[in-house]
Amino acid sequence: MSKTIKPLVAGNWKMNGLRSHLDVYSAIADGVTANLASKVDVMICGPATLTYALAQAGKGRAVLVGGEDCHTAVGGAHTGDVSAEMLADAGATAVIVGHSERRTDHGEADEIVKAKAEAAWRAGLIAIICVGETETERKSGNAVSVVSGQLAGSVPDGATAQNSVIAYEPVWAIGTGLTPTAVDVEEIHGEMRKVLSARFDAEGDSMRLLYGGSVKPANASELMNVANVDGALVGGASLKAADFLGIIAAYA
Ligand SMILES: O=C(CO)COP(=O)(O)O
Repeated sequence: MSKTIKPLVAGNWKMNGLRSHLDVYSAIADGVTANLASKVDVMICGPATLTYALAQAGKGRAVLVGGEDCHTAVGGAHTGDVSAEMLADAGATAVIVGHSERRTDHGEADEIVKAKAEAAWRAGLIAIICVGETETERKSGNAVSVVSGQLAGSVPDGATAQNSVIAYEPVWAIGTGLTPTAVDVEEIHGEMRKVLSARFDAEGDSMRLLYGGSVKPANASELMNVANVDGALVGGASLKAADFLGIIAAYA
């Protein structure tokens, strides 16, 4: 973690969460004291059906609300899709784009991820842009080149430390309980910093780089101490208030 960058711990609820899960959000928000919030930014990215309710529950509280995906267009004939403007209207301040589950389930390539990040900015949202290699790519020694290729293709020109967050999520670590070694995370995050600093100068120096993939309270401190890890993108553990608060505490 860098001392000059305020970390962000973001939860990604994926396709989980009914209105009854607003209690989980409230329990998280209750645990994020003003002191904690001064040291770490906290966010829950929930399914689009809950964005408005989460944002309402979040009024006057320190836990930000984000979406999990957006369409590239403002509106129109795109049945079932949600635009960045709709998320912003519902109270979101950020949106995840390019999650590996979108890249796999919906065939989203870098080009579309980039357009979604631009759509997020157009609506005034922070784009949380995800990258990460598959197990095969890691085993064949291509993790670094895959991630830098995704960064080049998915992060639009004009990215700043304010409008963008990058999340490194190795696909094989998501929901598996497996995590890369601290050395492997350091290698990828160091490369991401190098690429982003070369392309965006000071903005790249201070852009937040999150690690995601089986982050739990038990491994949060180790990951937090890796150079250029400025927070976490948390799936399963963000659905349990105690676990998520345990992770947040590691970054405070
Ligand atoms: O995909 C993730 C967050 O976006 C990570 O999920 P898990 O924390 O459940 O491994």
